[in-house]
Amino acid sequence: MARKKAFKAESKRLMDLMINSIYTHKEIFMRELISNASDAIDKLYYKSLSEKLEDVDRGTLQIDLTLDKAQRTITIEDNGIGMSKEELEENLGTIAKSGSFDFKSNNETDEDIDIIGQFGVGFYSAFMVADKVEVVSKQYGSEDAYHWMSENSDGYEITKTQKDTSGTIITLYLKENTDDENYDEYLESPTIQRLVKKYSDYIRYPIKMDVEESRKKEDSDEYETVVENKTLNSMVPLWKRNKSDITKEEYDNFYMDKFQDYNPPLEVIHTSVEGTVSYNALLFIPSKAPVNYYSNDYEKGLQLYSSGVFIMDKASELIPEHFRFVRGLVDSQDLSLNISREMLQHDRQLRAIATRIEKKIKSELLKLLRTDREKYEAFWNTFGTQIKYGVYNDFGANKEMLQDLLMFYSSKEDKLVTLDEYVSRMNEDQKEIYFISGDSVEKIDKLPQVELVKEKDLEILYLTDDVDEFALQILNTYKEKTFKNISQGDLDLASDEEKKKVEETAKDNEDLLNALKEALKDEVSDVKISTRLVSHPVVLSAADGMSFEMEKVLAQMPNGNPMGMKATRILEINPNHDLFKALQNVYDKDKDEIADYASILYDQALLMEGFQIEDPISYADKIAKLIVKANA
Ligand SMILES: Nc1ncnc2c1ncn2[C@@H]1O[C@H](COP(=O)(O)OP(=O)(O)OP(=O)(O)O)[C@@H](O)[C@H]1O
Repeated sequence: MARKKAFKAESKRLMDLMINSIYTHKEIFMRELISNASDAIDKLYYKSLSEKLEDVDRGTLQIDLTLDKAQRTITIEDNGIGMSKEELEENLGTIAKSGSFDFKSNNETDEDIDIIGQFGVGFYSAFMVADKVEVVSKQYGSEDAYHWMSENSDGYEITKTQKDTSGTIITLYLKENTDDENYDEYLESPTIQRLVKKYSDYIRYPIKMDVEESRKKEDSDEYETVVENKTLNSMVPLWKRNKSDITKEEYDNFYMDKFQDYNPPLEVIHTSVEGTVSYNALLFIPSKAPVNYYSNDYEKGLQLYSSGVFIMDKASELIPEHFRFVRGLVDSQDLSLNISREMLQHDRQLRAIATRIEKKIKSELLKLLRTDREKYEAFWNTFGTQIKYGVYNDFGANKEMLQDLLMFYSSKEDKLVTLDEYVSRMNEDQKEIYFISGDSVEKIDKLPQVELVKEKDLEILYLTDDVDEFALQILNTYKEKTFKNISQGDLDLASDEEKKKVEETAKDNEDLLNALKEALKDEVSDVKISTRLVSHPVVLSAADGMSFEMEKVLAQMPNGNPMGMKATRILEINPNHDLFKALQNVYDKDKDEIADYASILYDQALLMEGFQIEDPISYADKIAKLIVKANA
């Protein structure tokens, strides 16, 4: 007797979720199991072609469904590659081979819908409708067959068994009906026929089932019931069908099934190319980023088919890094069946396809931007960061390809805008594209630097992503306009008259400014009269070169900022603010006091910039001292 084995902890949790699922789309178990069966047949067929196996006949590869009302079972049988004992154990006793299923970080949420949606639970979905599942499998080329069985998620058993041919038979013992759930419906032939049509119509092997039909007897008016072994699916791959005949629901179901996403795709790109290299491609832009998208676990790539024969999953050469979120497949008659992963990189045809696919994705995204702004913004909010990294990476090698896809928040429009929109609105004498960075749009909008530029009716791009400034720096120019950080360097927005006035003020207050400079000599490179401020008393600006935002991003890097690179700090004082007069008074009365004021103002400017202050206690003490003095 086989020893009962426990499921791995995560698998057990998932199984419990499945068994107790209130998930409304329980019927998807059918598409999951059929999809596994089809994958297993794909694997065998591919092996037979690449290894020239004589005993595999394409014509006999199929999936058989059997319904048994008396036993309350559904059986799904395939004559694919089958599983060895180890594979049964590995594949059905464990989930998360990909590592994407991190229960530790997700065990606070008991929203099974999310879990089912996020992880594409495959085989385990059987437990949504069945409380006992049996799998009998024989691996192609092996003499031995094995029986796997699990009841109520209470571990599983594997025993040796007999099976003539290679492949897998999965038997589901349906749960008892409840007040809310009628599991018997899955024993009804019309239900299963409907589910196959709905979810698995494109599967390229026949899905067969005995179907009872009422037929008129020959030479008589009487009817008789006959049983016919019918193929339930049309078997035409979706990507080979005419675009105009395919419904949104068909695309959605296909995507959700094949790419294990609970959400329908945001956009479908279906293209067929004839010429020096011919191919069909069916590409999807997901509406949500997969949970592991920004981790090393996420593998980019498209499925590759050669004349309808599945060759490999996730051929990464077909998709550039900046579009790594795109899922889908490519089917080409110009590719050799024997193409290996190693050869992919060097295959000329494949490279030609990849180049065209990249262009196609870009043009479809631009089209979306033109025709459905809301959808494009949804895309941008999900994958915009990826595009911005794309601009920045490889020293800007792809910046031209990607620059028109970029969006940033606009101070003027209160929404995301493209660089092209910004530039087309610039007035003639505006030479630069203004931007400023910060944690959020709301915070940026309150920054002192923003006020004057807005008052001059100039548009500012608000950058909130770490990568933003780096991307703009690499971009350098857009339509011959350079980018200008409004909290950095000289803004050059003042009139000659204003400039003259500032020069005079600086001259008249030379001693005061020098005293402030002396007090802050270890912190700032300069203290100067500002031309950048309207209603705020002080601001910290950076000299040209590294900005504050870049300094902050560098400091967050895993290896920190070993060179200690910092933006050059300049403290700017608003000459039109009462504070300036107060400083003049303090300086006139008691020159020694100015150092404390300088330090407070510098700390305040740091806080506004989002920096930590070095000695908060001393800062607080100095403020307290001032309050006491003012009220003494
Ligand atoms: N009918 C089958 N024949 C052969 N192997 C199978 C069969 N069903 C499942 N397997 C194996 O078990 C593994 C796990 O299946 P499961 O459906 O849980 O996940 P998956 O198919 O890998 O991922 P997903 O369903 O998320 O695509 C499969 O990868 C496959 O190797």
